[in-house]
Amino acid sequence: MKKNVVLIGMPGAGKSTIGVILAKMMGKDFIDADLVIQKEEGMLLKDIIKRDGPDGFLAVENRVNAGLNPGNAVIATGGSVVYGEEAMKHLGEISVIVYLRLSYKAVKSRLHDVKGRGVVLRDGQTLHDLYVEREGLYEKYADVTIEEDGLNVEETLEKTLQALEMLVK
Ligand SMILES: Nc1ncnc2c1ncn2[C@@H]1O[C@H](COP(=O)(O)OP(=O)(O)O)[C@@H](O)[C@H]1O
Ligand SMILES: O=C(O)C1=C[C@@H](OP(=O)(O)O)[C@@H](O)[C@H](O)C1
Ligand SMILES: [Mg+2]
Repeated sequence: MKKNVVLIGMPGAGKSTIGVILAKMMGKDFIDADLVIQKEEGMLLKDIIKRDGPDGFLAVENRVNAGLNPGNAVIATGGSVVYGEEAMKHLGEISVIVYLRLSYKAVKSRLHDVKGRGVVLRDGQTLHDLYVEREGLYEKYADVTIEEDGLNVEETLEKTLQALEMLVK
């Protein structure tokens, strides 16, 4: 049985918030892939996006995530990791992938400053366009989907723990 858990989903879905508590509750290490990227590149995500453009950032994110090799961890990815084929293939091999799913309405109400947060949005692309574009990718890679609408952090954690009980060591 696999030991790692990877969280995917839209920005604001709670991958980082849920991930660290989940790791604590499951006795695992916690890795926030965004922080690994920032450390390796020596700058903030939004500055990498400014420097390299959306495609350049996605290439960095793909490379960093494809190189993660924890033994027993919860990994919170960035929302755009699903564009990285090598990263997703690798993460799928070493972990159970959990999609924290929120409706578009809920995502929008959680994200007040999309640009400041460093979300990979192309010129002219709206948050709704992004949601529609990514929905199918999150579904494609998910081993487990957690419907999060209407749940608070504790309820989401409980639901995720239950779903993982039979799937993760
Ligand atoms: N059920 C929930 N699960 C996770 N986060 C929630 C929930 N309800 C509200 N939040 C809030 O949503 C935000 C999620 O942000 P964050 O963890 O940074 O998401 P991500 O890493 O997926 O971009 C936090 O401010 C968190 O307090
Ligand atoms: O969805 C996105 O385009 C992004 C989400 C961010 O992570 P969170 O999903 O943790 O907010 C971060 O990886 C980067 O700024 C791009
Ligand atoms: Mg995060």
